[in-house]
Amino acid sequence: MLTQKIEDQIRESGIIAVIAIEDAADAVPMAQALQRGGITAIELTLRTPAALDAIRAIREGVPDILLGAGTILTTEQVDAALAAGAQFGVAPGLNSRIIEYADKVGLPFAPGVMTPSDIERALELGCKTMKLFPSESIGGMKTLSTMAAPYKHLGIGFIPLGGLNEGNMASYLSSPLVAAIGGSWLAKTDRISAKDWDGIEATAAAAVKIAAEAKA
Ligand SMILES: O=C[C@H](O)COP(=O)(O)O
Ligand SMILES: CC(=O)C(=O)O
Repeated sequence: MLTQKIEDQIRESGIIAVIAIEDAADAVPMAQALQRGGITAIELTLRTPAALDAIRAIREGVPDILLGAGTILTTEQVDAALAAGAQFGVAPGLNSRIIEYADKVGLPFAPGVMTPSDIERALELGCKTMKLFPSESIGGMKTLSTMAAPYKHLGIGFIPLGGLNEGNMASYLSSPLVAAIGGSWLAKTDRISAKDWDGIEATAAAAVKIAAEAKA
């Protein structure tokens, strides 16, 4: 489960940039570009061999950005993410072994859900903040509103991810059910590899502007 502090920081950020990175040397300039654009939270996915080194580099070089590890699929990855300095962890799905292990070793963690049964399992395991994945494919905010209605009184929050972009993010952020949204469009892997820092900064700034308007 997430700690209250991390949950608050995620809510405050509103947007989590989801990153898959090929070269750890690009991690700090990428995080700085996002930060210049106003992004305050990153999820670095453990999908590439460079991911753990990238987490270490960002924690050292850009310590004031909230940094999570994504695509945590094994308990070994929980340990590795924590050792690299990740402040929280997430996954596309719900694995009770990983939730319990993350709690045991002290990694604030949010599992992924996409059905009412998943939500109930997450609640049973103490997780009130959950990823919603793959959000747009399952009907986006319309599906989330209907699906979350029976659990709203329990104070749950979602981080929708999967298919989000500048065009649909406002529909999510105007809902109190949504703690923050996540997306890879903010810093695509090929743009990072091309070192398009100005482009990443501009995309981040555009998203931050939309988020501010949606929450106003
Ligand atoms: O697998 C999930 C992606 O990393 C995040 O979704 P997205 O690429 O649609 O933003
Ligand atoms: C999709 C997602 O939430 C993850 O890879 O962690």
